[in-house]
Amino acid sequence: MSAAVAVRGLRVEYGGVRIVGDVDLDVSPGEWVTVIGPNGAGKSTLLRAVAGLAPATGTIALFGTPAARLRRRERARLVAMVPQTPVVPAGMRVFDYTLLGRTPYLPRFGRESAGDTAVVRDVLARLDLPDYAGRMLTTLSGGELQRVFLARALAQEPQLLLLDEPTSALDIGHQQEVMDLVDRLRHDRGLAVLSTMHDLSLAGLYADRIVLLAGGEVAAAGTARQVLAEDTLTRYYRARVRVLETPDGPMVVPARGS
Ligand SMILES: Nc1ncnc2c1ncn2[C@@H]1O[C@H](COP(=O)(O)OP(=O)(O)OP(=O)(O)O)[C@@H](O)[C@H]1O
Repeated sequence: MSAAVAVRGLRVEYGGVRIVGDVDLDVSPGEWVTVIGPNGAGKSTLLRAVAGLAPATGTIALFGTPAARLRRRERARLVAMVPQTPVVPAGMRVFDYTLLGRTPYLPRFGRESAGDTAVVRDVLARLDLPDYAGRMLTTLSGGELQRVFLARALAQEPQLLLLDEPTSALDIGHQQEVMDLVDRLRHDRGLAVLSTMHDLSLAGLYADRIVLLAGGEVAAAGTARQVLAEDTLTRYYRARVRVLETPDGPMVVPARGS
């Protein structure tokens, strides 16, 4: 089976400055890979490059096809991305915004079908948002808005989901709800997930593999137990941390200085 995404020698430069350099990365269908790393490491840039939103050299293959050969519409049926800070269109309601996720499926110059609206209602229900369908985006709280951004991406019914800090605005209950939902989709439908996260414990709870990016390069990769080690985190984050071993895996907590 082809990888959902296979990245080889990926490089992104802005103004002659290398932001991401020579990264190789594979995510299989049904697999969840989370990219961690300090601020400015290049995590968002890497995801944006996979989504076709950042100028990259090297190769990116999506489900066995070079991404450059896919038309926009084909690519949008395969890959959906939730950016860290999406644009909030003014004057738009939650339902219509989520319906934008169905755009790659609509006939040219055609309208959405009953099937499209059913997908939107289902996604809003799964994300605890059914009562928000008629609300203007601009009236939502940060956490509600973050779930609506995910709703739009899920309405796209992608086979590869790119999530840039998907839980940063969520309370712990909604964090678990969102993570559990994505987890179920990858188990039930073989959805491949590539995410970035600053919450290292949460990253370790859900990811099959963790990739630590530093200075645009892969500094470490492996299971949560392999990557979330005190010496590795101290070195790359310049942070004092303790890694506590629990039945659910390693939990990373900050430690006070002496
Ligand atoms: N369009 C751009 N033009 C110039 N520099 C950019 C551009 N986009 C990103 N950068 C720079 O590239 C570096 C990596 O940015 P990126 O957003 O990928 O980091 P990140 O690892 O996601 O960081 P954070 O954890 O803070 O979100 C940063 O130094 C950023 O300032």
